[in-house]
Amino acid sequence: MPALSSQQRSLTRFLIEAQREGQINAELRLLIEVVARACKRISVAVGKGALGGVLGDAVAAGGDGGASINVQGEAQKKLDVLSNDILLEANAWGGHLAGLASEEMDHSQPIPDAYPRGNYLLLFDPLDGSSNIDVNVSVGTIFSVLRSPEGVAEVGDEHFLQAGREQVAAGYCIYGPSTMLILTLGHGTHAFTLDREQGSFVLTKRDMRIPEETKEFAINMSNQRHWEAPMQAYVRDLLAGKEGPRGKDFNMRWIASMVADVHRLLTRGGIFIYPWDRKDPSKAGKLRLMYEANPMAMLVEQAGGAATNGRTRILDVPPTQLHQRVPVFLGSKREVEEATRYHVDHDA
Ligand SMILES: O=P(O)(O)OC[C@H]1O[C@](O)(COP(=O)(O)O)[C@@H](O)[C@@H]1O
Ligand SMILES: [Mg+2]
Ligand SMILES: [Mg+2]
Repeated sequence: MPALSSQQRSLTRFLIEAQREGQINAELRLLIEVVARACKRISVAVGKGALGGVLGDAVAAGGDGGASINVQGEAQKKLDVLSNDILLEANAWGGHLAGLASEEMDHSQPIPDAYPRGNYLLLFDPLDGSSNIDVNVSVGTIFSVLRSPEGVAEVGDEHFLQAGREQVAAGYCIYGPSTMLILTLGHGTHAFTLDREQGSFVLTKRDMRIPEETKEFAINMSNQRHWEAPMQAYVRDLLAGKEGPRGKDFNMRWIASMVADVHRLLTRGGIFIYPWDRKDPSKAGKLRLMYEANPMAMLVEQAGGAATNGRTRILDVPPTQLHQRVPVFLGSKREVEEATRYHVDHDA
């Protein structure tokens, strides 16, 4: 197998150069390396599919054989649990974290006393799009990195409740036909592809740019009857096409894995929407602010796109709970502004 050519830049080299340029310190570099290594392990598990015995629902521990339910009230897949364990184990002992929080855990976890503690907090959705696992459609891991507040002996949930604009890094790994890591350190959004033979992520696109305009939208249309008025009006005008007020035909794509839908719009533009709906009015949306919306919003903004909750910038939404939900509108800048305008005008 040919070795990595000098033209190619591994993730390791990219991070060392980012450190030399003062974008990150050694601790943050280690953190990203560790997360990337954990994602490689998850990629192997996902890739084995039925041969690895990893498909299907996780069974509740010590129960009657029923499905294991997470804090979101959703049945956990075996791969949700396995991916969570891989990320926890990989990040426990490196000395780069003060604590971790995950979609699959009720509360955050401080790094145990037995290990050195670092200055960062890591939040993750260990496996996004898990309803797609059993049908062999792309899934992914989403992560967000925050600074741990100074002078805190042991971090708790409250220390994670920082607005998205405070993130120092964010990314996702998509397990598709190829495995890719999409990363921002606050200086652009960059894509790395896993070279499976070499076992290393290779930089394949520096500075991804989302086209400002689009003709493609992604939304779960089956919820239409539950949407609020401005959302109904916005999609009605998209569907009206050339003859409608927007004056152009739109195409629709919906994979139902946020990582895959966002990866498409980072690659060729588009708008991804998961709005608030009346199905369960107690929930502010389906997607979670801290480990889904915030990291995706940072990646999208760093690629020249925009991200709002229909009214305000996602990265400015004040968090009040670890598993807080939020409506999500993100992607091509002009289109997100247009969708947001429908809501703001309606409120006015
Ligand atoms: O099929 P639905 O209910 O519209 O939900 C799809 C959305 O739910 C999610 O699967 C939620 O993420 P998890 O799989 O991590 O819970 C998103 O990836 C996706 O956009
Ligand atoms: Mg998810
Ligand atoms: Mg998940």
